[in-house]
Amino acid sequence: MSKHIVILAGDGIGPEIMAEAVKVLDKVNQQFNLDLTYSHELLGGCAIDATGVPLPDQTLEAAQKADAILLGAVGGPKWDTIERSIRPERGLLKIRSALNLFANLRPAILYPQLASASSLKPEIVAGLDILIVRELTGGIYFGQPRGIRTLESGERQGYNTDVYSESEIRRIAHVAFQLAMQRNKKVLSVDKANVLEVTELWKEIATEVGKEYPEVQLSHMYVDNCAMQLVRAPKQFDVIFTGNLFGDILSDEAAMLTGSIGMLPSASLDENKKGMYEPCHGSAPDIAGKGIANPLATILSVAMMLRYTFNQEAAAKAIEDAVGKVLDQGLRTADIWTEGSQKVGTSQMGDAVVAAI
Ligand SMILES: NC(=O)c1ccc[n+]([C@@H]2O[C@H](COP(=O)([O-])OP(=O)(O)OC[C@H]3O[C@@H](n4cnc5c(N)ncnc54)[C@H](O)[C@@H]3O)[C@@H](O)[C@H]2O)c1
Ligand SMILES: CC(C)[C@H](C(=O)O)[C@@H](O)C(=O)O
Ligand SMILES: [Mg+2]
Repeated sequence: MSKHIVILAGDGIGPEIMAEAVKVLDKVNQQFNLDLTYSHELLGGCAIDATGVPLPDQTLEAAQKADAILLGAVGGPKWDTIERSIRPERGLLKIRSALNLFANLRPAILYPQLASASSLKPEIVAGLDILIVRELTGGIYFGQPRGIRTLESGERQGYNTDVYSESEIRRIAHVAFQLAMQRNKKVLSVDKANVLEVTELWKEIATEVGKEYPEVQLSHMYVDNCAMQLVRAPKQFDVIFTGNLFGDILSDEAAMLTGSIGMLPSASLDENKKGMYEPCHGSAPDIAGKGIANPLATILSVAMMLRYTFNQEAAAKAIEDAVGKVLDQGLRTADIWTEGSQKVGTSQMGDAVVAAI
């Protein structure tokens, strides 16, 4: 039976990188007889321009019916000053929440060919393979109350609420431990339990759930130390398990270890492994329209989709191997370019991956 993917190209470089991901999807669909169908819908700034809201009902309904969703990126300066509740980013948060995509997997893997593109010394990052498991539908991103209010003094005050219930922590903790069981059996739970009660509870539940996985070595670290350790000795980590805000920040930091944020894919999964797949980066307004964005994070997100939602390991692996091959050929977009390699644009990179599958 055919499976359906809803494609949300989004804004900025979104349509450019998505065009390459779709080329790759077309190729594996044919080569591995996957019987995948796809349709395009609007999310983010492009949806605001067309309908007035960042997540139109039509998009949400299509996403709810789909087997998986592939997203480019949303947002940009054009929509940064409109009413907050209808900004592009709110559309993204709303679709994550509406589809219950609480488990965000962000693997930071250094392709050996890119060791010299990392901002760290090659010996610090060579062989790096860590997985950030970020809670995606709770925490300070969604806590109420939130807003900007005017105090009696006339001064304005911004406020947000960081909140996690035990059940929210527990279900994402199980995801982290289960994934660790398939990897090097180490989980690092990241908190700020020395200051924030919400993360004190996080640590407590992580410890409790950890007892159900005696083979997994659990350790804890404060987020400030973790940020520092990530650039000092990142290979000490296997699975990094953390909340929504810390996970957002640490995953961008981890991205740079792999050479560029243009290399980092992600999966956002619900309880049944239905998922939305997207690069970790944003719409990169500074390079949009120039044909120079790196499409590999989106292409690697397609591989994650085939692995996690469609159980098509061979097709997923074929894409990842093809990315390795184009890097072996010395092809580099500007963000990962180093002396001696061949600089290519977005579509040349996509074509090369397709040819290598
Ligand atoms: N998931 C998403 O849709 C998502 C994620 C992050 C940011 N955003 C939005 O994107 C907009 C820009 O945010 P930002 O500038 O903070 O982050 P960004 O990730 O868009 O860009 C940060 C830097 O990385 C570079 N970069 C990002 N992706 C790249 C790629 N594929 N190839 C080469 N270089 C790349 C950009 O050129 C820029 O210099 C904002 O509106 C933000 O809200 C969206
Ligand atoms: C655009 C924004 C809402 C989003 C987030 O903070 O989750 C982005 O930074 C990401 O990492 O996917
Ligand atoms: Mg982010």
